[in-house]
Amino acid sequence: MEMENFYESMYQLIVETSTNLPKDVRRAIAAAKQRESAGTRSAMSLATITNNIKMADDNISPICQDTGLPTFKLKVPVGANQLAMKKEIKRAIEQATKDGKLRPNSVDSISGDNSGDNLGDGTPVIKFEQWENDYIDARLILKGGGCENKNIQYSLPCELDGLGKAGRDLDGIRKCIMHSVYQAQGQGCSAGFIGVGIGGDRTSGYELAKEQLFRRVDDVNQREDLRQLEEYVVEHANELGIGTMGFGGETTLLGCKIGVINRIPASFFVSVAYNCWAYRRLGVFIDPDNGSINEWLYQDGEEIDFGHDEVAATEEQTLQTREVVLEAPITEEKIRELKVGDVVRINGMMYTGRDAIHKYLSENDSPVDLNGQVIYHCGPVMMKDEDGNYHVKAAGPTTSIREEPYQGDIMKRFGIRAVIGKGGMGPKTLKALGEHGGVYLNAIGGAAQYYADCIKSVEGVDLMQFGIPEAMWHLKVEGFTAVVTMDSHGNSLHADVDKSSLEKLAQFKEPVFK
Ligand SMILES: O=C(O)C[C@H](O)C(=O)O
Ligand code: SF4
Repeated sequence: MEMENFYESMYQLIVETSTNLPKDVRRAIAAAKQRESAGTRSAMSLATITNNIKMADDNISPICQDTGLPTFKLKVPVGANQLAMKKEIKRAIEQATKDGKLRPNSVDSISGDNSGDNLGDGTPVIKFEQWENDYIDARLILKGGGCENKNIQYSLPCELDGLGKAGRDLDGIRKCIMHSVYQAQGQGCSAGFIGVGIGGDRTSGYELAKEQLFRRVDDVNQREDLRQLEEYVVEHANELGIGTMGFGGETTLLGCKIGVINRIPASFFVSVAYNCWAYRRLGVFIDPDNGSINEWLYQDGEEIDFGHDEVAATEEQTLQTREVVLEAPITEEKIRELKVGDVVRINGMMYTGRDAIHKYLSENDSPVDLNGQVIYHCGPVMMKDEDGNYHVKAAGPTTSIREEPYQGDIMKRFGIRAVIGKGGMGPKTLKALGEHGGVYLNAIGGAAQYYADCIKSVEGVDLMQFGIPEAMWHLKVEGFTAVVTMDSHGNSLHADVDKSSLEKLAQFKEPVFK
C-alpha cells in the first residue's frame, strides 16, 4: 500500500471527524429543533448548537474543544500490514494536533503531564479486525470526556431511583436504559445519543455499547424485540423533560441503539455509552493498494439546512427573558440582582480554570487578583503563532460538577463573583452563592466555535505547567452569552429539573415488555 496516501486519508478522516458533523446526526438535530417551541431556553440552546455546527464547517475548526479520546476501528483484508497503518495513524494524529484540529488531550494519569501531541500509553485507541473483503473500512469516533463520564453500567437485578426493581428480563433492561438517560441530566451535553450493550462481562458489555455508536442514527434494528425497545426509549426518554443542556424541554435523547451478546449465568450487565449532541464519528472505505479514500460513510443525502440564524435566536432571547450586561470587576449588589432565567452578556475579562486550577487554588494563592472576577470552566484549543502569541481555536465550557468539592470555598476565598460552565453544580456551591453573593452561569456545551468567536484576545496565561487545556488563560471577551441557572437566592434550575425528571421517570415504573 502507498503509505503516504494512507497517512493523508487518516489525516482527512481526523480533520473531518473533528470539524464536520455527520449528516445522519445533523438530520436528527434538525428534526429536534423543529419540535421545540420557539422562545424557550431549549430552542435557544439548539439555535446556538446549529450555529456552532455551521461555524465549525466554515472555519474547519473543532465543533467542540474536547476532541475526546480518538478511537479508530479498522477492518482490513487478510495480509494488510497493521503495524505500518498504526504508525501512519499516529503520525496523522500528531499533525492534526499541531494544526489545531485536535486538542492535546493525552495526559499522564498520575502526574497530569500532557504529552502535547495526543500520543501516549493507550492513546489513541486503534483496533483492527480482519475481514474477507478486499478493501479497508476505517472508522473514527471522537467522544469527549463529559459524555464519557455519564456512561453507566447496571448489574441486574437492581433497584433504581424512581423505577424500583429491575429484573433479569427485557423489562428490567428497559428500566436501566430509561434510568441512564435520567442520571445523565444535561451533563453529557444533551440532547444525546446512547449505545446500549446487553450481556457480556463488564469490559465486553461496554465495548458492545460503544460499538452501537457506529450504527447510523436512522438504521433499524434487525431484531424485532430490540427494535421495539429502541423506539420505546427514544419516545419516552423525551418525556422526561430534561431538555437540551438540561434546561428542560422536549428534546433529551436523539437516538438509542441496542446490541446484545451472550453472558455467563451469574452476570447480567446492561452497559450504556452516552454520546453528546457533538456526535463526531465518521468512516471511510480505503483502497488497500493505493491507500486513498474511495467513499465516505454517514455523509450521504442532501445538505441539511437548519433553517435558523443568529439574529432570530437573539430576538427570541430578548422576547422571553431579561438580559443583563456584566463586566468584571462585578459588585456583590449586581450579582444579587440576578435571578435564574436571566440571560447575561459578558464583556471584558474572564479567567479559565478547570480541574487542575481548582485543586491548585485550594492549596495556593492565585497568580492573578480574582476579586470580582469571572471564572470560566473551560479547556480551550489554542494555537501559537510565529510571534509566540496564542489564538483561540475552540473554547466551549466543561462540566462544572467536577469542581463541586472546591468551588464554594474558592469563590469565597478569592472574591470570585461569577462562574461559567455547563451542567450545573451541587448544593455546596449553591449555598456558597447565597452566602458570598455569587452566580452560576450556564453556557451551551459543545458550542466551542460560537464562544471562541466571542473571545477577542488572549491577554495572558498562568500555570502553563498544567498543559493547554488545564492552564489559566486570561481572555478578553465581547458579547459572551450565558444563562443564570443558579443564583444567590437559593434557586437552581438544575435541582428543579432533576426533581421534576425523577417524578416523570416514576411514570415508567409499570412493566411494558413482558
Ligand atoms: O474537556 C472538556 O473541554 C469538556 C468535556 O468534554 C466535558 O463535557 O466536560
Ligand atoms: S463539552 Fe459537551 S459536546 Fe463537548 S465533548 Fe464534552 S460532552 Fe461532548
